[in-house]
Amino acid sequence: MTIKIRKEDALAYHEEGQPGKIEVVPTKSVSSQLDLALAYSPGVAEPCKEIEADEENAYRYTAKGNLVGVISNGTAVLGLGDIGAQASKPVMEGKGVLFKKFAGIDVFDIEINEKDPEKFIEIVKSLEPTFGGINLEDIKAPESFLIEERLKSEMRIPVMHDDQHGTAIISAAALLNALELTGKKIEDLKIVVNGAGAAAIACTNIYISLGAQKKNIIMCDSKGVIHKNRENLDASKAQYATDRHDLETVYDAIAGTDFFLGLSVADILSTEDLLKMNPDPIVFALANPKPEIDYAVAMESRPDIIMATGRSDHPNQVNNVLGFPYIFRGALDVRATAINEEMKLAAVHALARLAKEPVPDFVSSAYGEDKIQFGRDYLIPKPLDPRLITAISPAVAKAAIESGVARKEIKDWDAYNSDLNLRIGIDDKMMSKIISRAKKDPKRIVFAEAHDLKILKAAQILHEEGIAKPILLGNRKIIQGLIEENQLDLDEVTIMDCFEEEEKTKKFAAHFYEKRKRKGVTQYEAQKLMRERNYFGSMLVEHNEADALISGLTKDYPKTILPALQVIGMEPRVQRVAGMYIINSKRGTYFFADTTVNVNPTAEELVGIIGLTSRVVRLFDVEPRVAVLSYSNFGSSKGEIPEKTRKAVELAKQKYPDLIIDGDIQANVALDEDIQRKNYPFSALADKGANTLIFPDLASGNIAYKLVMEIGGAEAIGPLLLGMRKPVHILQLGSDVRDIINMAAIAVVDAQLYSQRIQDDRISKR
Ligand SMILES: NC(=O)C1=CN([C@@H]2O[C@H](COP(=O)(O)OP(=O)(O)OC[C@H]3O[C@@H](n4cnc5c(N)ncnc54)[C@H](OP(=O)(O)O)[C@@H]3O)[C@@H](O)[C@H]2O)C=CC1
Ligand SMILES: CC(=O)C(=O)O
Ligand SMILES: [Mg+2]
Repeated sequence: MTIKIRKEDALAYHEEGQPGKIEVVPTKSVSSQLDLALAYSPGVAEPCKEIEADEENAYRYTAKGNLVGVISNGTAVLGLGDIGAQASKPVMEGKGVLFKKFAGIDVFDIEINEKDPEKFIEIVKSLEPTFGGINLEDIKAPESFLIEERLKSEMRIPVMHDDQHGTAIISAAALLNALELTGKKIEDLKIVVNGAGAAAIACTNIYISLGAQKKNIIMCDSKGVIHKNRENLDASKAQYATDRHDLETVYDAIAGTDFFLGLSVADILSTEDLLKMNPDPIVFALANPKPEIDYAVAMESRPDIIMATGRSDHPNQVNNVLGFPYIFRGALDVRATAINEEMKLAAVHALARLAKEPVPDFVSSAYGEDKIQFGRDYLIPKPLDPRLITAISPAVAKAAIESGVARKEIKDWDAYNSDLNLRIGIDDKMMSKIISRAKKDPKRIVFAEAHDLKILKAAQILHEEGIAKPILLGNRKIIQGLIEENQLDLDEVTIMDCFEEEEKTKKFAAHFYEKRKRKGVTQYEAQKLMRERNYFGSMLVEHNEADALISGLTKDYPKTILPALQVIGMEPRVQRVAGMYIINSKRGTYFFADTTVNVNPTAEELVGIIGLTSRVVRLFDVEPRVAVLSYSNFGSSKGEIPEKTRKAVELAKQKYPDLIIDGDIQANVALDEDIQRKNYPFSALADKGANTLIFPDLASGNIAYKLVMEIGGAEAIGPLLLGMRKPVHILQLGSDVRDIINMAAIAVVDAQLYSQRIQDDRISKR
């Protein structure tokens, strides 16, 4: 699926909130006088002395072992060229984000105002005490070769110039798989390389080590084909210079070749050039951000082409993001002194192998595809594939051990694999899974507050990414004004204005009057209410003209929920609706309920909340372990809340005999199985602490989730409204665009499940 990236969105992404993309977060508590004395003077002197006695102790007492320096002088930033160290910072911060997100590695990005290679080498060398590894980035050739070689030989931590070797590894994996698909042999491959810089030379070197023949390679730079007799040829280019004087430019050289590798600049080739290539041509146009030939143009040029670019918005993204996080992860974990050829080739083969394994559904749908499988459009794994870390890092770590550059052994590889999975966190995966599930069958979501810019921005993303089919309800003029003013692309999204929908409002008013005429509603009032967006939106869902309603961004909760309750109502046999938050914290994922609706539920009502909540938790493929919270543990105090929660647990155990549930219990005890094993070994949660927390009343639930967000830094997704007859979800006042997208994805999944339930009911009634 192609995603359009607008300049203003890219700038806003970087500017909003705290500018930039990264921050430093302490890993130890610094809250008390004692903490301060340990973290800083005088306590900090102790690890200093240990490290002075043995430098290896730096790995024990500091962040060094998990810290990589992403270092650039800004001389070859993407394909933008020499834009300077300062301007390169967004790219380097971006690399930092990817290191962290994909491999749990921390990064300091360092942009150095120094073009002189010798001085640059001295500066980087002097940083050795800080880092466990150095990722050189966007430094132009030929200086980058000298810089990398010298730093590799003069530093004792792994150094890798990512534009060289990251790119070489990924493109080699893609090439091996493209050869397998076309039946071509690397030894016979006629190759033209456009670009003779850091990336191009390193890629060509690795192809040679995989069997490609120098005699079959023509390399071009900005001056055209590199000939042997060219003056002032540096060594890196000289090794690939040719004496084919009949070829002047890349346009001559491309004729009769099997493989074009572009690591140069945008828009070099045209259809005509591709038509000159041999059957089943392999074209890797890898210049960023724009490739040497536009993807669509290349694909249209001939049906037998295998095409890759460096971009994430086309199939076959050959980009070093598939490599550097995992290569450094493997190298750091065995404390490797280098990233050597063996480790690089291990990464190539691990990547190539992974592409041939079945792709999990949630990876396919993350890219808006039904099914992704090995083939011309899927040569290498996708960057969002969470299996990359366990495929590449152990392969790299093993190669480091076998080739003798590791200073630390890994003995239990299964445990290592589990650690790697933990590093990338299950939390984001939960939301990715929901989004993937939504994309499989996007539903119509009516937004009752489309006059709000945040809703429009979210709707654009939901539509573009195929997560939902938004219906924007509101004043058409205002909505269109906002769309124009903010240059949003919502041409294909339905806008609906209740004031223009005479027939619908009549129909809905009649329906509403019938429903509530004995509850004091007159025909006139019904007609008037249907001009209100929350009523009209609820009616769209009730009449199957939309699959779910989202509202609440601009009105408080009770005002938003009332129309939905009056129009749609609750599920049969449900006495009370309830609100649940999914809490993503550093410790893991938790479910909190009721956080939004029931002020002081009775024990019986708590049982209802427990039933609704545990059903939804299971929908997220999580087995609920329910704690009914109190300020007491198993009868340790008397009082309304301990007694109510205890009774609720008793009743819930009878009603749901298979449910893992206990209480009354305090929050910290519920979450800590060790405390329970020691003090309350009979607890149903003593084996594994709770993941689903049921609060005794609205005040405690609401206060708790706000505190974990504000103080604990957790992310709260929700509130999911539980127990409605049809999908309705109420946003928190002032939610941001990401919250709205998450909520819409949940609403889509909810709507999918609703239609499944309806189908099942129909079948069982037949
Ligand atoms: N997809 C990916 O993962 C990656 C992509 N890249 C992309 O590769 C490109 C090069 O990066 P990098 O090697 O680091 O940069 P370098 O500055 O080291 O090299 C750039 C090379 O491109 C050549 N070049 C410039 N203009 C032309 C032209 N019109 N025709 C042929 N060659 C030309 C230069 O020629 P000369 O030597 O004559 O100056 C030089 O050899 C960038 O677009 C970058 O974004 C880089 C790394 C990873
Ligand atoms: C991807 C990358 O590192 C580059 O284009 O420079
Ligand atoms: Mg780069």
